Amino acid sequence: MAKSIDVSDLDIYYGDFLAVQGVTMSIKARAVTALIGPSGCGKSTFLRSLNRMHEVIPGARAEGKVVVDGQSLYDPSVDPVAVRRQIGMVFQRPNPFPTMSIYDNVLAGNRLNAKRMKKAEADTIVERSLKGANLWNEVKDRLGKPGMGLSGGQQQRLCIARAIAVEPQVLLMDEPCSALDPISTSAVEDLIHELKADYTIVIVTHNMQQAARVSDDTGFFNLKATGEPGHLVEFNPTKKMFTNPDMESTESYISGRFG
Ligand SMILES: Nc1ncnc2c1ncn2[C@@H]1O[C@H](COP(=O)(O)OP(=O)(O)OP(=O)(O)O)[C@@H](O)[C@H]1O
Repeated sequence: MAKSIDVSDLDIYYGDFLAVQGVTMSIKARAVTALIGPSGCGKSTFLRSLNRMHEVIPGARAEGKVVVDGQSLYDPSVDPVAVRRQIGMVFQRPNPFPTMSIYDNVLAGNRLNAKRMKKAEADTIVERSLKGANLWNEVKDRLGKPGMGLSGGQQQRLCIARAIAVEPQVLLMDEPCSALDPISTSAVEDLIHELKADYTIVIVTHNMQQAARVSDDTGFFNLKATGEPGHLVEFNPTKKMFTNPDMESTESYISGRFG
């Protein structure tokens, strides 16, 4: 299931505006890669380019290569909708479908993909995905109740269950804990740790301690100057990044001197 991602010379534009320039990075399968850096340096833009999600914004495009397990995502023959199916995304704010039950929320992606599903098959997917998201025990007796009735942390785990229900190869997470309290954050971090056994995970976070806790590798993005595009300053194993980074600006950022 888990796939590696090789990014080379990726430039990402919004219309004429070059937001991110020249990113080259090898993202390992079955590992967590954290993306850190000051606001506006292009972390979310880069993350969304990994499943062609940024293209939903009119005029947005990418030039360069993103190769997932040998398949080039930006090849003209590749369907961006199929890419988004294989590479799931979890957003900053938990976004369960408000009118759907917990059960139907988990299955929302599967139902888009497959026309008909037998009840037994649907039940199996719901149970497996909620167990995978560490939520099953908390909700198994109220699967028919609205997803919106859960706490923020439970809603975020429900969104993770929805993302893994379609068995994606990669999970992209854009600040998945920023709207959560410390206990829910800790539950989601534990979950990320467990999920990396099966998935390739890329997470954007503003929380340095979180990056240090959950990730194997870290990429530090920055702007050369105001108005300049964001770029990847350093990409290294997280341990090295937080103890002995190669670049002075990484050291300044992680020690809180700017950003
Ligand atoms: N939809 C958009 N249209 C035009 N420009 C955009 C759009 N989204 C982001 N940008 C610009 O692209 C650059 C990178 O933004 P992005 O949101 O990727 O940064 P970020 O590092 O994720 O920031 P933050 O940490 O604040 O979320 C910024 O200059 C931003 O203004």
